[in-house]
Amino acid sequence: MVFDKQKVDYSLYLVTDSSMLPDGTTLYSQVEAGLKNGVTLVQLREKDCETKDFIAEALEVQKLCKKFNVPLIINDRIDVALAIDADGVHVGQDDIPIPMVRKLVGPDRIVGWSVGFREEVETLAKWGPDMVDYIGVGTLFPTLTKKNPKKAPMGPQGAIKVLDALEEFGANWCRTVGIGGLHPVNIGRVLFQCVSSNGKRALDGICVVSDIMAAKDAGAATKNLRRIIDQGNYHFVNLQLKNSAITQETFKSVLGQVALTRPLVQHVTNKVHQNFGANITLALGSSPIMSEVKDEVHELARIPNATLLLNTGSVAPVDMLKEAITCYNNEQRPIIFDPVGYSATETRRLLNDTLLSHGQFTCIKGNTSEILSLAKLTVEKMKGVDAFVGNVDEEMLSRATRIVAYTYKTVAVCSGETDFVADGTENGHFTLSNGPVKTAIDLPCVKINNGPISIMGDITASGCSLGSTIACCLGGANAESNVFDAVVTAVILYKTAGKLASTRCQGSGSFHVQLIDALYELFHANEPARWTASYRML
Ligand SMILES: Cc1nc(C(=O)O)sc1CCOP(=O)(O)O
Ligand SMILES: C=C1C=NC(C(F)(F)F)=NC1=N
Ligand SMILES: [Mg+2]
Repeated sequence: MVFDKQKVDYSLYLVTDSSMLPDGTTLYSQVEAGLKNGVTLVQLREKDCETKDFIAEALEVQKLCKKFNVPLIINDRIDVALAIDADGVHVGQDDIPIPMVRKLVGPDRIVGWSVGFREEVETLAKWGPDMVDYIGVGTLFPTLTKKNPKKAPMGPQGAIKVLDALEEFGANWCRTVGIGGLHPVNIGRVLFQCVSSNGKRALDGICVVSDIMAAKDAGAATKNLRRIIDQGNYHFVNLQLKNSAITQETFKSVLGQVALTRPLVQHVTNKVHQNFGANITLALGSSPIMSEVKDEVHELARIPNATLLLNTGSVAPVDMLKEAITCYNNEQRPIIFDPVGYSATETRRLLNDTLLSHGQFTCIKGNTSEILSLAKLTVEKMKGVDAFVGNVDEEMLSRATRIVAYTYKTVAVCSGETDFVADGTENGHFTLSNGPVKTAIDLPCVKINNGPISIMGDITASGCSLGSTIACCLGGANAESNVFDAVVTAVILYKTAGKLASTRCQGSGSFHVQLIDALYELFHANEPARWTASYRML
């Protein structure tokens, strides 16, 4: 009797590997430890093993699985699967074609397929619901376990593309597990970020090999993975993620916190912004450090109230940028990402996409063209969808800001004459399978305006320095105030200061100085009742 495939729990899927067993453990001891601590599906995967031995192993593993009522899947070897009456098989793109697999194993057995690309999803959707039951979506992150890797690591954004393809081609029956380099350090972010654009589908589970098979204590490793999956919350900052009503009290407390904590704001930024950003940070009662030294970033991230501003106009090497993201994520300290010129050149797009896949950002701030390209919205595409309904610009920009916030589960800021701030953090909440029903358009979004400040466009680093202002406000925030409030406060403060400075300056040179003075004055006065920028929840 084969396991009822409608009842399979894909949440924690163990794929075996006998080539990485620590001393004192066996394939069976690792599998049993996994089964005892929350593994819900097992795949026996032996790349080079005599068939006779494979059968013997499979029968042993099958006994263990039956004890825990967990289905057993055999990788690649259909003959072995049939010989022992396994619950299913898993094949890769270069293995026996799926229609033949289905013909051999019959309608009731579970059939899994390795998938990494939209075209492969299109194929399985065409075959219909009687063919592929689930797909392994990968390779998510670099891994040494798969010997001849054919696919470059796709990151969470690659997995989202596959989830979107399942929705696009209507393969609603098909379940999904993420695979490739998955460990406690990244499965929270994977489950948090990997949701289809329409909000209808998340991953159904996480698949691991080495995290359990190479663990000295496979039981503890499994328990840890189980705990992260079951808690359904990914906290990438030690601040509150759920937003409250935004009032002047909010602004007062955010600035009060900055004054109290004098946050360290590490700038990794472009040369033009360095000096100005440091002065903006000092004007806002915070402590700037302009360091691009890879070896010290782990120490800086540990300093209380440390916050990272990553502005990819910088020339810091990509491994330093990645290290900075990793360190601040590990310390659960905020990172503000300013993808300067996002996709203006192929080089920039590649760098920015690499960083966006590498870690979790608290805030992504860009100008209108950066946000539109991050949201993959072009005016043509928008015209088709929303042409001439209301103010195309506002509609387009608020939608783009919400899409970026949703895609990267971050607070997104689109800065221009009117600023938009959208909260995609979903309180850090994720669920398997059905995913959060919210889609981008449902996200909270604030519109901020203070009339035209044309001179803002005539100075360098005006956008970059909004990044510094956001970093200061996030740096001071604590578990009472929250991420969205702190970012909105920063944007309103900055727009107010910009307006004030524009009325006092004689030209772009004095505007720079007046902007620093205005921020200094507004910060130390901390009287939001006198701020001139208007804001409203859309
Ligand atoms: C078996 C396998 N398939 C992959 C794919 O991308 O299809 S990656 C992989 C190995 C995953 O091992 P680990 O959890 O140790 O990184
Ligand atoms: C290559 C593979 C890719 N994915 C999966 C699974 F996660 F199980 F779907 N198993 C494999 N053996
Ligand atoms: Mg910019």
